[in-house]
Amino acid sequence: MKIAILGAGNLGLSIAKGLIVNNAFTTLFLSKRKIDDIKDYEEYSKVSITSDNLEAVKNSDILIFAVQPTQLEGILEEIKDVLTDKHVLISTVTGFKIPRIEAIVGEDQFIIRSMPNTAIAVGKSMTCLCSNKKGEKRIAIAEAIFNRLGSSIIIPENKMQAATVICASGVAFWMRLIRATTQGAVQLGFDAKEAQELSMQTCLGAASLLIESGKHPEEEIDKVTTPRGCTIEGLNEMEHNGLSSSLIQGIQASFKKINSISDQ
Ligand SMILES: NC(=O)C1=CN([C@@H]2O[C@H](COP(=O)(O)OP(=O)(O)OC[C@H]3O[C@@H](n4cnc5c(N)ncnc54)[C@H](O)[C@@H]3O)[C@@H](O)[C@H]2O)C=CC1
Ligand SMILES: O=C(O)[C@@H]1CCC=N1
Repeated sequence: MKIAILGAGNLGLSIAKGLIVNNAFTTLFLSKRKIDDIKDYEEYSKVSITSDNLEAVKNSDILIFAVQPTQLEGILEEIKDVLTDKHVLISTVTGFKIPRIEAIVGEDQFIIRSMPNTAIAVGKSMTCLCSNKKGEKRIAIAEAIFNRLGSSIIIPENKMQAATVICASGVAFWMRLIRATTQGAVQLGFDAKEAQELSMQTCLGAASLLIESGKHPEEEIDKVTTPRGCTIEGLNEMEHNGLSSSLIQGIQASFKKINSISDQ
């Protein structure tokens, strides 16, 4: 696959890393206005860096847009005249809906919206996908790309904002939980490095138990909570202090914010 990432910032470079590590492309163009800080990527075979979006588009089939919402319109205007029927457009841009993309490049393009997260850099992104009518014929290509770099599901476009909160912002939410449990472990006597290792691996183990068994979290909690034991003591104290409630309220606040700043 000949892939271009237009907007090699935080997410664009995370996608690039995932593609490079998984050897999941034929050629890869990375575009950015100032390319000095991505010069290192030229060391990888078949990776080109450029500040010329048109060069990236003309030499690629799959175009992944990873610019800020305010920058997408300009970039689509810039490249629309060189689009051909070989191109599949994949936007990762938050809140920029498909009809708005179609209004610029035309309905007759394969248009896909994706919501990956930065764990794509290590092949573990949960990515949500949707497409325009024409893009339905190419969504399998997007699934193939994102499934090599984690997992993907197809959702209706009206759930993309919610997907952004849970999957994209979700990485930050989980990081904070890992940081908090690390701080707790330091207080119990582990040094900082050990504490983080214990916290990260326990988090990974808990998620893996659910992924591999398909069980509900409470079923696994029942296996850990000895009657009158320390687990239920800790869990109940956390809940008295609003653990679940605070997470749900945070998700609601994030969703409210995304709806206030995007066009759907
Ligand atoms: N950072 C994240 O975890 C996630 C971000 N997103 C979405 O992905 C998009 C990118 O987010 P970030 O990577 O965090 O932003 P960022 O600001 O780190 O990256 C955007 C990049 O686009 C480049 N750029 C700006 N104008 C350009 C142009 N005309 N041509 C080529 N490159 C240009 C900038 O130099 C910058 O490197 C946003 O729309 C965001 O909402 C979606 C999911 C997760
Ligand atoms: O925080 C944000 O608004 C963007 C969207 C998802 C991740 N970063």
